[in-house]
This record gives sequence, structure tokens and C-alpha cells, in this order.
Amino acid sequence: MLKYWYKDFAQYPPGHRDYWRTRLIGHTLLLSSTFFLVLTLLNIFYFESYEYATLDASGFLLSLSILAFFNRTANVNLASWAVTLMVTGLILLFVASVGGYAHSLVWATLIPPFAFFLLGRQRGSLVCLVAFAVCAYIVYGQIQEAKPVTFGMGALFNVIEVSIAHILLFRFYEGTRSSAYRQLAARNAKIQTLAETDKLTGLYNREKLDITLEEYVLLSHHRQTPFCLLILDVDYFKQINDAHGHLSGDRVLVQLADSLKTLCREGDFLARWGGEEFVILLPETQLSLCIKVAEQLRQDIAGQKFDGQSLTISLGAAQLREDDTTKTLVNRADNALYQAKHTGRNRVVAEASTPSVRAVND
Ligand SMILES: Nc1nc2c(ncn2[C@@H]2O[C@H](COP(=O)(O)OP(=O)(O)OP(=O)(O)O)[C@@H](O)[C@H]2O)c(=O)[nH]1
Repeated sequence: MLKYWYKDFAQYPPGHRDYWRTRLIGHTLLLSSTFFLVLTLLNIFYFESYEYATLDASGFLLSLSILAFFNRTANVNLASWAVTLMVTGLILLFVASVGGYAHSLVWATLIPPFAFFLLGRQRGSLVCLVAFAVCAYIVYGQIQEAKPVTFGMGALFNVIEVSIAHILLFRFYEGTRSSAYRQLAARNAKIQTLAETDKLTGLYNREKLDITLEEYVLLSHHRQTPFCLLILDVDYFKQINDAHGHLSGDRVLVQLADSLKTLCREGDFLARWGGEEFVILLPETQLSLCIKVAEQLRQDIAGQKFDGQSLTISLGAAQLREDDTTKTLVNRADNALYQAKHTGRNRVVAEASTPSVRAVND
């Protein structure tokens, strides 16, 4: 039924600013035309109240006219005005026609949700101001008449109908709120992933590495647990670019990143530091174990082909000390890497105060 109703409607994706307005217009026109049709028939054939039947029939025709206009033009702003004015006008007409009696004024509480949702804050406030001024005028008339206000069947129906309308409107509002929240959360997660991912390799990038390193160092100091850092650099990578082209160099980096990902232990944090350099953070790890892990990595990489080519890596290792900051720790690992490069490459070198481990096939 709803699918058929929305067949000719302006189609907006759920994230679009007019999506929910269009849906409120559609739902309101569907409900109002059904509601007014039923009331028209009841007033003609059951209550034989032709005055109300005329009012209800105008509501029915107005709903269908707005629907036809909206289907033809897809003008959301004009349709929003039309629906708000229709709802407001019919409510005020109804309240005025019964002189504000039979609790008919409760219908006026439906005006703000429509006006604000469809027209926004400023125009919504304006419509509400005018509508409630008219209501105040009607109430003033009641006070002048000084007739006793009773709660009969008519009042009961008014209260029940308005309550149902409010429940539907609140459901609608909640639907828009939670859907907007879900979309925002999904978009934030996507932006977050993009912000911390290296585009080429899909590993964590430098920004994420800096933040994570800071956290790990703080945690390690606080818990007094060992923590190591490895810097890894591809040997003679420039030659790969020069000999096989930059694209081949890219493929090598992607394949190397994939290999490192599978070779790293669970709980270790791997990131691309930049260019052909990678960093691995090893929480809860002593330097001796870190060196073993590094040596295993070096051997595994040396035994593989990347885009059809063999390559080797050099690694520098350092363990967090009591007086270390992230900077001093990285500096020591970087110096160790420098040593590895300048003592022949394809090897693991640990920071200065510990004996270095040399490559097996050096
Ligand atoms: N294909 C490709 N090349 C890159 C990328 N980032 C950096 N490079 C290249 O990596 C090369 C690094 O060269 P160098 O710093 O001289 O180091 P190397 O040739 O590996 O020599 P050593 O590190 O001393 O063993 C440069 O040619 C950069 O252009 C990248 O994302 N893709």
C-alpha cells in the first residue's frame, strides 16, 4: 500500500535532507485523505451532519490536490507549506466551528510538530504564533460566553484521536532521529578509518601510529611492563623503483605490508611510517624476544618474492626505559636501524646498550 502511495513521489536517498520531510508529507496526506474520507462518509450516512461532512470532504479533496501537486512538481518546500497550512487551517476551522468546546483545542497541539518539522524553526514559529493567537481568540470567546465546559463523548474522541496522532508523530520523530544518528555514526566510522589508514598498503598510517605509540608508552610506564619498538626499512628500494618502475614498487610495498600483517604476532601493532619504512609496536615484550621476532621477520621476508622480486629488510629495535619519552625511544630504534644499514643491511640491530644480533647469512 505504502509502496504504491509513494510510487510517484520525489525519491530521495535516506541521507538526503529532504528524505524525511517527503515522508512526513506522504504519510500525512495518506492519513488525512483516509481520515477525511471516512469522516465524510460517517457524517453523511451515520450522523447526517452535512456541515461537518462538507468540512471533511474539503479536507479529503485538499489532501488529494496537494498530493497531485507534489507528485507533479516534486517541490518539497511548497508541499511542506501546503501540508502545514492544510493541517493548521483544518484544525483551526474545526476548533472554531465547535467554538472551542468538546476539548477541540487539543487538536491545536498537533500544529507545532508539523510546522517545525516541515518549515524549520523560523517559519514554524511564525505559523505556531498565528495558530495559537487564533486559539486564544476562540478561548476568549468561550470565556465571554461563560458556558460550563463538560467532558462528553465528543471530547473523549478528540483527546483519543489527538493522542494517537501524537504517538504517530513521536514515532516518526524518533525514526528520523535514530536514522540520522545511525548514518552519522556510520559516516564517522568511515572517516575515522580513512583518517588512520595508509591509502596504499591499508596499514595504519603515521597519525594513528603516533597516537597509539603515545598510549602504549603511557600504559607501559604506568603498569611497569616491558615495551619494544621495531623500525623496519626495505633495503635498496630505490633500485626496485628504478629497475621496474614506480608501480611495481607500489605492488612490492602492498605485498610486503600483507606479509608483515600475517607475520606479526597477535597484539603487535603494525603501521607504515612513510615511504618504505614500517614500525611495529610490541607491548609486553622484552628486547630479547623483540630481537627474535625481528630476526624471524627478516628471514621470512628474505625468503619470499614480492612482485616477482626478492628483497631484504633492515630492522632497528629498542626497548622502553623508565626515563623514555616516545621521541627518545624512537630515536634509539632509528639509530639502531641506521647501524643496520651502515653495517651491511639485511640485519637486525638492537639499541646501543645491548649486543646487536647480526644476520645469519651476513
Ligand atoms: N613505489 C613507491 N616508491 C616509494 C614510495 N615511497 C617512497 N618510495 C621510494 O623509496 C625510495 C627510498 O629510497 P632511499 O631512501 O634511497 O632508500 P633505499 O633505496 O631503500 O636504500 P636504503 O634504505 O639505504 O637501503 C625512494 O626512491 C622513494 O621514491 C611509494 O609509496 N611507492
